[in-house]
Amino acid sequence: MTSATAAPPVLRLAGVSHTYSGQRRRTAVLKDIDYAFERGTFYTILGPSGSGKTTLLSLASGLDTPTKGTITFEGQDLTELGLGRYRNQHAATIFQQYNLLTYLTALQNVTCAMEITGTKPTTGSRKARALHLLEKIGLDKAMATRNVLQLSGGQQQRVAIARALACDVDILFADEPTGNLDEDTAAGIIGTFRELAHEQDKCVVVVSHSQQLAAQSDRVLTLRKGKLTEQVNAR
Ligand SMILES: Nc1ncnc2c1ncn2[C@@H]1O[C@H](COP(=O)(O)OP(=O)(O)OP(=O)(O)O)[C@@H](O)[C@H]1O
Repeated sequence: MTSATAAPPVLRLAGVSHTYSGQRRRTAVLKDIDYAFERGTFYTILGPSGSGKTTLLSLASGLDTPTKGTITFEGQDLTELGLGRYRNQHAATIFQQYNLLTYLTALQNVTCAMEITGTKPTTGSRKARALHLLEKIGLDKAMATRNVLQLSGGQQQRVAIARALACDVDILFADEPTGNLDEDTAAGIIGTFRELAHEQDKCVVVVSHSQQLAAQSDRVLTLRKGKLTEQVNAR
């Protein structure tokens, strides 16, 4: 009988602590966090304002490095893999402030991200794929070809979501992705996250205050006093 070796988790945080150093004081935000994120799973991270959710997301998405501990992607330390390479090839992030390129249209924001990350759709052009994704989340062609500054906050948020979805990555991070959206649009986005996890075997990690979002996810984590704890989602 052969014994199969289990694949490492897609993302693992081991002994991760993070402290911000100001001129007068140091703020210890995360304290010795151990957690393994798996593919095919949709996670929500809840926690009071200021508990460190965005900090955790910025470390896990390779935007910053922890002051202590290690973060690995499929068993490889992010600093060895290269943070830029990790962000380009394996992880996409939907930021709270959208971070769109304000001199471009919605469509160009999406196609530009595909070009930068070298994402080629399996069928059709990048433009066709981008238009399809924008339409899927409720932005028609007229809106897609408008400069993003001529879109509302909620519409800009949807462009940021389409941009992240367009890049075929292993892990999708999102910081309050439904904060500016009406209930129906938010439900559609949550459905897309579930589909990504369950049908495309991606790992989806969302930071939110929304109980609606948490109720739809597979695992709910809570960040409090620097510690991350998990509850199994009872549905
Ligand atoms: N660059 C920084 N320098 C110093 N302190 C920071 C920095 N960024 C965040 N903090 C502090 O770290 C703590 C955690 O902030 P963080 O933004 O991660 O919390 P959060 O849980 O995402 O909050 P919210 O739910 O309000 O968005 C806060 O006390 C914040 O003031």
